[in-house]
Amino acid sequence: MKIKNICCIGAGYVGGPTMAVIAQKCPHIKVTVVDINEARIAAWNDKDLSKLPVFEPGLDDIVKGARDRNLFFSTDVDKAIDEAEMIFISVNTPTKTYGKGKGMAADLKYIELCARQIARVSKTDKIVVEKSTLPVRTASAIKSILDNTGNHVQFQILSNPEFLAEGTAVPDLLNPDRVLIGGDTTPEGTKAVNALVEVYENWVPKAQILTTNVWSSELSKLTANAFLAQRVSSINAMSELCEKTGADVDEVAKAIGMDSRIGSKFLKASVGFGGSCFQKDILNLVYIAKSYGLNKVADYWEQVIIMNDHQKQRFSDNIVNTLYNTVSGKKITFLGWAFKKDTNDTRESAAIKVADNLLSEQANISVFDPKVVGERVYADLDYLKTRTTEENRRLLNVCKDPYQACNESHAIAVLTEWDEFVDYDWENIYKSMKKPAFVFDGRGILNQKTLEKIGFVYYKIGSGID
Ligand SMILES: NC(=O)C1=CN([C@@H]2O[C@H](COP(=O)(O)OP(=O)(O)OC[C@H]3O[C@@H](n4cnc5c(N)ncnc54)[C@H](O)[C@@H]3O)[C@@H](O)[C@H]2O)C=CC1
Ligand SMILES: O=C(O)[C@H]1O[C@H](OP(=O)(O)OP(=O)(O)OC[C@H]2O[C@@H](n3ccc(=O)[nH]c3=O)[C@H](O)[C@@H]2O)[C@H](O)[C@@H](O)[C@@H]1O
Repeated sequence: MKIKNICCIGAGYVGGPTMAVIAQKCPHIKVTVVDINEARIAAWNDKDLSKLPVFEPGLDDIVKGARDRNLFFSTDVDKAIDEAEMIFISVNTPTKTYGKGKGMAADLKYIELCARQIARVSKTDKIVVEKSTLPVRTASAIKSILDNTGNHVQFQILSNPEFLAEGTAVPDLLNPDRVLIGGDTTPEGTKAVNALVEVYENWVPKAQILTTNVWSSELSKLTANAFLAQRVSSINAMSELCEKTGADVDEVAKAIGMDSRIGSKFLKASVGFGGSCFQKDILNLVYIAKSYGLNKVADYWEQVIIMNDHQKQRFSDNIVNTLYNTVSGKKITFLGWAFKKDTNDTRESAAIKVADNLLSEQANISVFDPKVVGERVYADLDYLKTRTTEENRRLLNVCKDPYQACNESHAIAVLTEWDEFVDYDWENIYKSMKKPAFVFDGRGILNQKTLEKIGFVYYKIGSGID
């Protein structure tokens, strides 16, 4: 079966880039990305490509080439579902904030709404693809909704989790380590799997397209994120020990990473991992394990989150302790607010928690991030409800210029590893600051020797004071 028409529900960080790449690589397929968020769709359609709602290096060129050729962004969800043979569900699956499983389980209300809408609208057979990250066995719930509320057309459910990382979405999509497709082992299921394999084969070598049963595919996504986050928490745990012993975490990471059984990636100690998925997906995994009565399994994975929370807390505690046990009324500059470089996404960014802790100590914070807008910073803080929106605006100031952000400040905290921070004129920054001038490098990106030579008191995560 050759697919000619694809619809993707959800034009977010996954739906937008993923479909843009499919459209670029498959000019014979019409790809329509739909969303209920009108502003988001308008931004995807904006002539000014700097206004795309998702910042990803290289994405603007891909959108430019495919948009209005075979890539369309629309709010007409029903029409796109009706016309498509294959429908990707790429809506958000956040942690539940209410009811059973609050704070742990994935909230599947958006998934269920999509399934009901697909069932209501579909007049021809459809292949429904889970692109969102979902708890293992969600496909059976989707199937039940589709079969029980649909118009007696046939639905095949596939699991095709996305492994792209933000900031590198375009290269990750163009050259994926693997594409994973889970489907039923029935003849109809195999046909549907093959249809999706054919789409990817337009640019991904067949050896990298892995097919499994649905449950293995769903669970592999949660497992991959758990393993990745665990590596960050493991190296962050070592970073604290390094600080006590005079070892340097970068040296330790290099030494262990050269062991080919361990590998060198994902061993960069940091102020803590952020992003919309690691915490949410591990909490979901913990909840699933608990729901099967596997309490020891649940405790094991929960420790990854506990370590991450600790890492953020101890970073802000260290700032307070070093600044003579008080930051009240002191200006502290944050370089970076995004959860990693090369993205405008701030979801679960470590910067939010560190700022919240310091604001509770009555610090004045100035934030500079090359891609994050001021409203986003305030929205992140307001969401915590620790203090009023007026207080957040009084205590925290978002600057458009990094040098202005650093002017007269007592300390600089590096929260995101943006490349440009390394090349700043640190001599001038030093001159403009209160003395002693402190730098707390939560990403270990600055040159310690250079900064110390200029006169800074420099602290790096995981660097021991011997
Ligand atoms: N952000 C990332 O890097 C990755 C995310 N994922 C997973 O992909 C899924 C989507 O994540 P993001 O793209 O980051 O989320 P997002 O929040 O950026 O985008 C989701 C979009 O779905 C839309 N939506 C929700 N319900 C809808 C409905 N009923 N009809 C039409 N549109 C609807 C929302 O308006 C929103 O624009 C999640 O399950 C996430 O875990 C997987 C891999 C990477
Ligand atoms: O399911 C998802 O959403 C995605 O989650 C992560 O991607 P992402 O969160 O976009 O970014 P990562 O590069 O994994 O970084 C996550 C966090 O860990 C931190 N990190 C990462 C690596 C490292 O060595 N040290 C470290 O502190 C980053 O700074 C960031 O805050 C996974 O890497 C993707 O494969 C997955 O598809």
